Amino acid sequence: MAGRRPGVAAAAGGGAGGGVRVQNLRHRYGRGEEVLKGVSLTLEPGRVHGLLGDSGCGKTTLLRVIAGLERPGRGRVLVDDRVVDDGRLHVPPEKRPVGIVFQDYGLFPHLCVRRNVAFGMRHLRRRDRRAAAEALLERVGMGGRGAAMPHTLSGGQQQRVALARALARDPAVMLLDEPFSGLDARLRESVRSETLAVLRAAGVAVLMVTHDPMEALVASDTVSVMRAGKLLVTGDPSAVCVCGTDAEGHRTIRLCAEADGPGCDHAAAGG
Ligand SMILES: Nc1ncnc2c1ncn2[C@@H]1O[C@H](COP(=O)(O)OP(=O)(O)OP(=O)(O)O)[C@@H](O)[C@H]1O
Repeated sequence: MAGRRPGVAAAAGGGAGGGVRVQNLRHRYGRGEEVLKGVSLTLEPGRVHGLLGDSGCGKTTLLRVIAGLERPGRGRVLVDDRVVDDGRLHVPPEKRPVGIVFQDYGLFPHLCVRRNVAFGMRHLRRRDRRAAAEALLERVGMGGRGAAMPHTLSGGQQQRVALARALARDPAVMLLDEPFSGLDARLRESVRSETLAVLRAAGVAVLMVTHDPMEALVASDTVSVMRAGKLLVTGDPSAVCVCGTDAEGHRTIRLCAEADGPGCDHAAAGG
């Protein structure tokens, strides 16, 4: 199914996707320090790429650049096989097939669930939006809840509506910035696996930021670790182990070959 987005296309009228290629990306805010220092990354359709890293290392900035919310100083970004940034060209966010879901979901509090989802459907005729929104809500397990107001929903339900709204634009790419961190542990696992199943089945390329190494390792097809604006390692989760704690007590992860040695407990996600 990778490379195609049949479910989303059926619901919202779109086509096939080619993932993301980020090449030697550099970015700074104003005259500040460089935040991205030559990041290169590939996101494949239908696959989940987990992104780990300390607070402030540049994860959200990378997502914002891919979404078009920041214009990079240098480097190239291709989305769905099309150049969207190359130093001169900058395609604005609303013209990129990119969905983004943040930790706080960002639903419009004054609009019902259906209208929240239909908001991104300007490419459809007005009379078709209601049915398309209902179809997407069905897809994320929120069928029949279109009339509900956001404040009457649980965190997990709001997360699903936020996902449906991001899918309404028929994205080739979905950027998830810690979208599950507001949920309690039990709900978090089920909502995460349902969400990623929907995205994988639809052939969407996913970049998922998380602070939780085990979440990244268990839920991702590929994992990258970022530090101070650079990607340290990128690899298959089965080749990555959780092998200790840093000075602040956070679990640390590395590629297994590098960590092999005394003190490494090889708590690899793949077994
Ligand atoms: N709009 C902005 N203007 C100036 N500096 C910014 C802006 N946004 C982020 N920064 C700085 O850029 C650096 C990277 O921030 P970013 O939000 O990308 O990190 P992060 O890895 O997502 O952090 P966290 O895990 O805490 O969310 C930080 O030093 C931050 O202070």
